[in-house]
Parts: sequence; C-alpha cells; structure tokens
Amino acid sequence: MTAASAQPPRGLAWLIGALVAASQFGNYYVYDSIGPVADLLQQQRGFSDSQVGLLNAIYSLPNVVLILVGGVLVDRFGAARMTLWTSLVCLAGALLTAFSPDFFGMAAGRLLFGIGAETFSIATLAAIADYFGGSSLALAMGLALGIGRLGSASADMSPTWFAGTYARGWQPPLVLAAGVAATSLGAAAVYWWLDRGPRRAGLLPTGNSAEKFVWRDLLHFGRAYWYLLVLCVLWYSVILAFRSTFSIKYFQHVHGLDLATAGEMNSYVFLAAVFATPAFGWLCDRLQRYAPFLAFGTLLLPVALAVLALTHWSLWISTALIGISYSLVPAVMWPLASRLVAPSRFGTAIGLMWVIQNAGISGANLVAGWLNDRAVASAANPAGYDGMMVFFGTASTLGLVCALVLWATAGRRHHELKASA
Ligand SMILES: N[C@@H](Cc1c[nH]cn1)C(=O)NCC(=O)O
Repeated sequence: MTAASAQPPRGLAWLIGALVAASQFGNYYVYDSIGPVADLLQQQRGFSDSQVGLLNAIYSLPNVVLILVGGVLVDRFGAARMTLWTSLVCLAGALLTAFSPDFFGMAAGRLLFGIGAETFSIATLAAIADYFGGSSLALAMGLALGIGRLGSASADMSPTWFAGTYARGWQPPLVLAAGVAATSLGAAAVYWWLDRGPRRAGLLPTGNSAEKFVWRDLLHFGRAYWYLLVLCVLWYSVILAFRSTFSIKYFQHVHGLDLATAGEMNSYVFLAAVFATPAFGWLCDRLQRYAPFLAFGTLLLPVALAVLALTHWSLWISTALIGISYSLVPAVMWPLASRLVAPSRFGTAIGLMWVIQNAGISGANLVAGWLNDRAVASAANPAGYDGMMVFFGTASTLGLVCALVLWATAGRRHHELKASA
C-alpha cells in the first residue's frame, strides 16, 4: 500500500483500475443476490425470515475478527495476490450457496463468501492505492465503489433482466450469481498477471512489508474517530440489512409490488450511487467540508424510513432519499476517516471500523429477521413489519445523533477535524 517513487504507466493504472472495478462488480452482485430470491426461498424451501436474514448475517459474522487479519495479509502478500486468492474463495462460496441441498450448506456458502469478500474489498482499495498515489486516488476509489454499486443494482434488476431464470425457481438465479463470481475471478487473475511487470520493475511495493500490528495504536485515535466509527456501524447496519436483505420483500408485502418491480425499485438506490458516489466525493474534496455533508446524508435515512412506514407517498420519494444517503455517506466517510487518523494508522482504523461494522450488520439482519418472524410478517399481515421499521428507524436516528455530535465537536473545517484526531 505504500507509494513507490516512480509510478506505473498511467494507461496501465487505469486498466488495472478497470479490472479491479470489474472484479468489485462481481463481488457486490453476489453479496446482493439473496434479496431477490428471499421470497422464492420462503415459498419453495420454506425458509423463515430469520433464516433469510442469517444468509446475509453469516457473511458478516467471520469478519468480526477476520477483517483485521485480512488487512495484515494484504500488506504482507500484496494487493494483487490477495485479490486473486480472495476472489477464488468468493467463487467457492457462491457455488456452495447455489448448489447446496439444504439450508446449512447454503449458510456455509455465504460464510465462505463472506470470508473472501471483505478482505477482497480491502485488497481492491490497496490495489487502487498502489496505482493511484497522486491526485486521482479519491476519484479512482469512488469509481471502483460506483462500479461495485452497479453490481448491486444488477442483482436487484436480475428478476427483470433474467425473468426466465427466476421463473425456474430459487436456484438458477444463484447459479447465475456464481457465474458472475467466476468473471470476477477472471478479472482478478488478469490484474494479478499484469501487476507482475511493474512489481518486478520495482515500481510497486513487493509485499512482505507489513508494519507490526500494535493493539495500543487503537487507543490513540481521537474522539471524532470513535463518533465516526459508531456512525459507520449504525448507518451501514441499517442500510445493508434493509436494502440488501428485507426491502424487496417489504415492498412486495407492504406496498403490494411484484418481485420484478420491487427489485427494480431497490436497484435505483444502487444505480444512483454509481454516478453520485464519485460526484459527491469530488464535491466534498473541492469544498473541503465533510461533517455537514455526512450529517445531511445520515439524516436522510431515518426520514426515508419514516416516509416508507408512516405514509402512502410514492415509493420514488423514499427511494430518492435513500439513494442520496447511500451515495453521500460512503463518499464522505472514507476520506473523512483518512483525515481523522495519521496516515500510518489508516489501515488499522478502517480494519477496526469494519470489524465492528460487520458485527452490527450481522446483528441487524438477525434482529430484523427475528422481529418479522415474531410478528408473523407477511403479505397477509403487513403490520408485522412495523417492529423491524421501528428498529431500523431508531438505529438510524442514533446514527444521526453521532453525525451531529461529530459535526458539533470537531467538524467545522477539515483542519479542525485533523486537530481533533
Ligand atoms: N465493509 C464493507 C461492507 C459492505 C458494503 N457492501 C458490501 N459490504 C464496506 O463498508 N464497504 C464500503 C462500501 O461503502 O461499500
């Protein structure tokens, strides 16, 4: 992840960026492949909401510990090798999910996928940092994140694009997801192969240069970092448990949409993020204001949930609000994190945030599934979803409080944020 003094050729850097983004597309497609089949899994395999929630929760579960190890491995073995290895693990997980005969096999597949996918995401960030040491770094990261969102949107649109696949039941869509994971592996393999040249030429770090991980480092982060961490946990837990697991079903059962329309509605959030995430990042960099944008993006989430749960307004309104939130918060959060901690601690800081974030996402999926099952939520009993919406509304409002405290205590200007770190 360290910058080399001589840079690889620009053309090669953008080619590697494109390959990494293509690989990230597959990773996010598989991540979001459960939501569109949630209803089919219930109808055809008799899964409960808790079981559906567990299929996404179990993705996050191993990362409660492993993501710190993953970061160290990326530093040790290099981004290219880790991107390749972890995309292989992701493919194995996607195949196991699609072809396993029972729930436990599927859950094991999602577990395996989760083990690969989060470290894969760190490796892709490291890959971009390797090739874009200069001024295009935020743009390149924003673009890779944006293409990843396109993968999420494609998974949600797949009931429309591949209606025949869904008509044949729960399994063919998951086999399709495994196919997408295979293309992700292919892109990672080409990246690994291309990367050998500049690495051997000494234009990139060769790996094996990991700084020793010191637990004491964690205590040196300032107050603002901890507010950001709690905000990260609450906001991602709600947005991922809702948008990636339960929203399609919620739209079907509470707002009367069919599967294809519900998937399409959900996908617009991700589609907006494809373009808006890099654009918002560029804007925040230009204006050098982070905390107010973060507070605004965070505010939109509980507002959108309230609109969904308490009104009969057009679903376009809540979709637009969540779309802006989903684009704005990540575009600001990661650059802001880099301003809150010393550069030498950035990996540790992100690793720690993701450890707790994964615990939160996992817990939110389990709690929401349990609340729905307890209230027997279904198309015949849409009020059964009220508990889940209160839970998500409360958590996202607490996230907003963290964003406001962060803004009030440390966030007037980015240099003040730096001073508070
Ligand atoms: N740790 C990941 C969690 C995630 C998000 N989508 C799939 N997994 C993360 O925070 N990534 C950054 C992001 O905004 O996607």
